[in-house]
Amino acid sequence: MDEQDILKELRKYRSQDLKYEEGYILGSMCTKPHPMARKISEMFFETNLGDPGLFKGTSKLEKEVVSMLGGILHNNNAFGYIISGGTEANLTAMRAFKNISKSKDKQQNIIIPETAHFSFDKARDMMDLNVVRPPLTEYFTMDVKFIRDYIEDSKNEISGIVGIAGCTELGSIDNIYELSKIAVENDILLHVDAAFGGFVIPFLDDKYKLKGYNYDFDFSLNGVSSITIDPHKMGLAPISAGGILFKNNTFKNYLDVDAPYLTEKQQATLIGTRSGVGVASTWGIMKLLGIDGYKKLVNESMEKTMHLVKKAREYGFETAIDPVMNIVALKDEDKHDTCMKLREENWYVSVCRCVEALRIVVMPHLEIEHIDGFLESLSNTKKY
Ligand SMILES: CC1=C(O)/C(=C\N=C/Cc2ccc(O)cc2)C(COP(=O)(O)O)=CN1
Repeated sequence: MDEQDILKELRKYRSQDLKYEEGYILGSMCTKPHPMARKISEMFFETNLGDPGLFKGTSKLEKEVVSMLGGILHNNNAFGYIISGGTEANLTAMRAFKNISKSKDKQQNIIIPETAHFSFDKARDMMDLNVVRPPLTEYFTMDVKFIRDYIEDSKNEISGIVGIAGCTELGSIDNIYELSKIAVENDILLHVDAAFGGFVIPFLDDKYKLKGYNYDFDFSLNGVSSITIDPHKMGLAPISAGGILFKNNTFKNYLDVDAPYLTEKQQATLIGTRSGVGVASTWGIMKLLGIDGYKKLVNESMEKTMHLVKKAREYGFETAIDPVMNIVALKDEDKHDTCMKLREENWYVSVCRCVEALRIVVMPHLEIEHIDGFLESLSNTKKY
């Protein structure tokens, strides 16, 4: 086969993929990347941040992106990496937690909510973490009183807590403000998984914020040690672009391993060879959109979210919780059956694990007509 034949063959495979703009992808936390990313991908496609001494410009971009994200998260001293995704970011945070706990002869006992992404199950397996799961409130957030009492009981030694700022299933936000106070009072590391919420909460208009719900989640809270924030979700960067930020660069000591044959003598990231496309795309898209651009994106998504909820209620459906961000859980006792029926009409929603509900993530690729078409199909699945 020559190149033309190969490209022709590849088009056949690609044609079998769903396209975001068709509006059938309702359960994804990724979306169509900003079009500028094509040109940036072309420019940076051969770069390798695994050997940063060879790609000094791309390596500078990574440091600038970390600083830009640190600015959004109220920390001008932030240290970290733009890596393969939220999974690698969470694994990295848990690796730092394990190494820090060991250096202090502390047990690796860590509080992680039931609502946490399954990347923490991988972390538990890989790093032998002893995980404590607190009860959840009616808002699917961790019971802070339980945590405080548990930690104050001297027979329990907890050295870390994970809080979620925009959980995968429902978008709920743990009470990071209270967790931060507990972390400071007890010298405990607090990792915040804002893989999805990190590019939503900072840009969310007050009018979409629920009364009595605390949206504080970032380094403005003294007890926060690290944050996962993924550009390849609501940041519009192409895959792969996850982010792990630490409070400062002292955490690097707990991640570095000797890398004798590289241009730099140590390497901290889990993945060795890694493209600079995600870094450069994130840098470019953040510069292009700016704070106002992300505010527009998030609040347009929230408008569509409110439309979905209003229209769903007109059809007689109810939400499991009031949307905290652009994620909607529609109560459905037959969620798996409904999901399959919708799949027959090419609608790709997902189901919640922690509640009997369908899960819709209102990403920028969804338009009002897609939402209306989906709800009509959903209503029809309930008619017979
Ligand atoms: C709070 C949190 C998450 O919601 C999350 C992923 N979430 C959703 C990943 C996803 C993306 C597209 C899609 O079609 C389906 C699923 C991860 C892992 O992020 P990842 O490794 O980049 O997938 C961590 N934390």
